[in-house]
Amino acid sequence: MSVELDITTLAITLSLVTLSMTLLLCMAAWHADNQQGLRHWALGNSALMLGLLLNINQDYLHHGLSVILANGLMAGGLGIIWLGIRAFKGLSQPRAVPIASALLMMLLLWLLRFPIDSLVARVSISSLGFALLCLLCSRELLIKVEPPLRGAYWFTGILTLLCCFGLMVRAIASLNDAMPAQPMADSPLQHLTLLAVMVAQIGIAGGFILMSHYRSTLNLRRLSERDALTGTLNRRSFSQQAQAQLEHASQTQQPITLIMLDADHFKRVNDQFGHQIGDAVLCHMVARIRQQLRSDDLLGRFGGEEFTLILPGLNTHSAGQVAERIRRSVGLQPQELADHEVPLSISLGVACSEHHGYAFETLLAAADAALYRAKAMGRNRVELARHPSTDQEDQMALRLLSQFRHNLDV
Ligand SMILES: Nc1nc2c(ncn2[C@@H]2O[C@H](COP(=O)(O)OP(=O)(O)OP(=O)(O)O)[C@@H](O)[C@H]2O)c(=O)[nH]1
Repeated sequence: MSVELDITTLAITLSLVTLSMTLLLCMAAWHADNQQGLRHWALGNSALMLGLLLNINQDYLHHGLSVILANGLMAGGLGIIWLGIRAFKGLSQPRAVPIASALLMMLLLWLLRFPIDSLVARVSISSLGFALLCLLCSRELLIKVEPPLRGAYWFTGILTLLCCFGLMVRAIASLNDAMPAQPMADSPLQHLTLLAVMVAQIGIAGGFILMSHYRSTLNLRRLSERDALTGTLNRRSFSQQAQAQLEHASQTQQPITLIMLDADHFKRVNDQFGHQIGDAVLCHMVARIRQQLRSDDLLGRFGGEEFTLILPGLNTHSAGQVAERIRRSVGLQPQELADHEVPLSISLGVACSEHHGYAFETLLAAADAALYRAKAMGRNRVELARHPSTDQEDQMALRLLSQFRHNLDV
């Protein structure tokens, strides 16, 4: 079976494909309020589409001017797409790049249209310029990308590289006279180039939407897992992740420690400095705690000014030392916030799997009891959870002592 391809039909199909991809990107950008990149891609694609349309209908303007403007628009469009990728990655966006690409392309094509007038040079130079811009985009998409989005980046990057390759072939072929002498004339290579660009065009637009979809999903997951104020895990995801860590530690018979900590007299901070400063104090406190943690430790907000930690691999002795370091780092010097010096101390209860096993609820109860003891014994201290039998005996006396101290504080 032989397939007859006609260059004009292919070029019109390519413009229609670009138009639908542009609409798709515009609609996606419309809904992505603060999604960096999508708007650039929609804008870049629009410029590409206009450029293509102008290139097909070269007789609408004075012939030479249409070609110059069409290629300028396409170069600028690719530059804007490159900016979008950088915006999506949170990198700086030098706006001079799309402007310079468009101007340089127009200047070169003007030189090759009027003073020199060489179609071969025009096709080669424009193809080479577009190929370089595609290479810039694929470089940005393929290197230094965040692991959860890597698949979507690479998918888009490889298609962009394909586009770059197609354009390079076009540039070389036109130099070797493999391309027809007329811009819109039929040749197998013209057909192949246009088909490849069309397929890549659909894939690249899909890839951008995929990247933005991955990013939104990731943001949503992060929002559902994190406490909005401090950025620590919220209670539900802390419990889930802690239980997974405990299960793993139990299987490998490694020690693991749970710490509960609570800011001392935090009500006074709020009363004296206001709720906003209170919020800032909590964030500073979390930052200081984080400085003492390793990458696989978990930190969660259990509620109010109470936080929980999971320290895998630490026995009671080492966890006690870490807890002491955390206590000292938080209380070391008053936090300076909005011209206020806010003194803060914390109390910590430490429970290790050595004495309390690997069940989350049991460890939590043991750490909570130890924290309770730290509060009752004057606050700003670390208490290790006692062996379950001893602990129960102490509870009643501590409750009385704590109530007595609380009455004195009030
Ligand atoms: N600013 C601010 N305050 C909070 C937040 N969550 C809880 N609090 C406050 O934390 C205070 C906790 O008070 P209490 O439970 O009496 O404890 P405390 O004053 O720290 O006393 P001890 O824990 O016994 O040392 C309350 O005043 C809460 O309003 C928060 O997100 N931001």
